Order: sequence, then C-alpha cells, then structure tokens
Amino acid sequence: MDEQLPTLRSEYAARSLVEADLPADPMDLFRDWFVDARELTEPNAMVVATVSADGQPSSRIVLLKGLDQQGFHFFTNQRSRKGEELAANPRCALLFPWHGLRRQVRVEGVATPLSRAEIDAYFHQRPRGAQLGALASPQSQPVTLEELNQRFADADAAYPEEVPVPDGWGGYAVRPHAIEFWQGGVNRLHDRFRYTLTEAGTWAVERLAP
Ligand SMILES: Cc1cc2nc3c(=O)[nH]c(=O)nc-3n(C[C@H](O)[C@H](O)[C@H](O)COP(=O)(O)O)c2cc1C
Ligand SMILES: Cc1ncc(COP(=O)(O)O)c(C=O)c1O
Repeated sequence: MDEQLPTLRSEYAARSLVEADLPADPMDLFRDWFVDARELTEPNAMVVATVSADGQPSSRIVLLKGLDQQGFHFFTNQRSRKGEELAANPRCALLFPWHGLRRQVRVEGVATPLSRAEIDAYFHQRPRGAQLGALASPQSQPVTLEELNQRFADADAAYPEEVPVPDGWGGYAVRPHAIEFWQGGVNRLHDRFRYTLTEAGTWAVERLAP
C-alpha cells in the first residue's frame, strides 16, 4: 500500500478557466461552479480552518447551509473547538475540495455569528434525530458512548414534540476577502485565479502560478 502512494496520480485536462470569462464578482463564479458541483457527493461539504490562541491551525468539514451578502453560512456548536477558536480569532479559511470536477475553491475571511432568528429557523428545519443529536452532544468534549446514548435517550424522552435549540448551538457567516478558483490543467499547469477585495469594495483578480 505505502509503496503505491508515489504512483497515485490523476492527470487533469477537461476544462480550463479563461480570464476573459471571469465575472467581476467572485460570488457569481462560485454560484456557477456550485451548480456544476451538484453532481458530486455532498457538494456543500467544505473544510473550515481556524487558528488557536497559540497559533495552531486546525481544520474540519462542515456543511455550507446558506450563501448571501454576509457570505458563507454554516451551523455548529459555538462551544466546540472551532467555536471557541472563532470567538477568539474570527479569521478563518474555507476550502471546497471538488475533486470530481478537478476544482477547488479557497476562501479567506472573517466569521461572524448568525442572528438568533437565523439559528432558530435552521435548527427547526433539521430532522428530529439531528436536533436531538445536537442537544445530546457536548461537541468536542471527551465523552463515553454510554453517556452519549443516554443523553440522546434523555433528550428524546424530555422533548416528545418540539426539540429546543441547545444552548450554545449556533452558526456563522464567513464574509470573504479573498477567493481563489482552481481548475486542474495538463502538466500540472492549472488555472488559478485569486480575487481580492479592495478598499473600494470592488474585487481585483490575478492569475497565480500553479
Ligand atoms: C461531511 C461532514 C459534514 C459535517 N458537517 C458538520 C456541520 O455542518 N457542523 C458541525 O458542527 N460539524 C459537522 N461535521 C463534523 C465536523 O467535521 C467536526 O467533527 C465537528 O464539528 C467538531 O469539530 P471541532 O472539534 O474542530 O470543533 C461534519 C463532518 C463531516 C465529515
Ligand atoms: C456534528 C454534525 N453537525 C452538523 C452536521 C450537519 O448536519 P445538518 O445537515 O443536519 O445540519 C453534521 C453533518 O454531518 C454533523 O456531523
């Protein structure tokens, strides 16, 4: 297995990204690419990277659940590792790893908590099992399987009808200030275009070497 790793490779060629076709607003391109990504498994799965107070980066997958002027929305437990890190340092990065399309999108930005109304609205549209799971799970804390199952059963019994939004459960909007679109090309000469938000509020775009 280990000996095969150096030979594991794919060649990329299918499409190219042309400067003349780039929209002024990168969110327009993101939306177009997201339509293409719908053919993939969990196209809204994105990696969120945060940084601890002592400078240690960490990353994990979350699901993109909204997109608007505030940026990229996701939901999580605000007392989780990512939640604690974002409270201390809201700068973060997102990554959409769309391998099946030979594409990735990299976002750098700042996370702000979503409003109570947005959090409540999303929580109440989740399936009951996911709501109970969120209530039962002290996310990122050490736990035993017995404790977790007991907490789920207790929550299920305590709330036979509507499940309340757990304390500390919330969501964030990541407002981007840089977005890079990467399209795989032949000979590893991929197309990379990086949009950067200017002080005037417009986006500057440049091609980066692959
Ligand atoms: C496909 C996938 C989707 C996930 N979506 C979420 C999500 O939307 N919100 C969330 O809190 N955790 C989600 N998770 C779990 C996280 O990856 C992570 O384990 C959890 O949030 C705890 O991370 P932390 O300890 O770094 O805060 C998802 C995991 C996978 C593999
Ligand atoms: C811990 C956790 N929270 C939230 C989610 C997102 O789930 P939903 O689509 O129900 O919001 C996931 C998805 O895998 C998850 O694992």
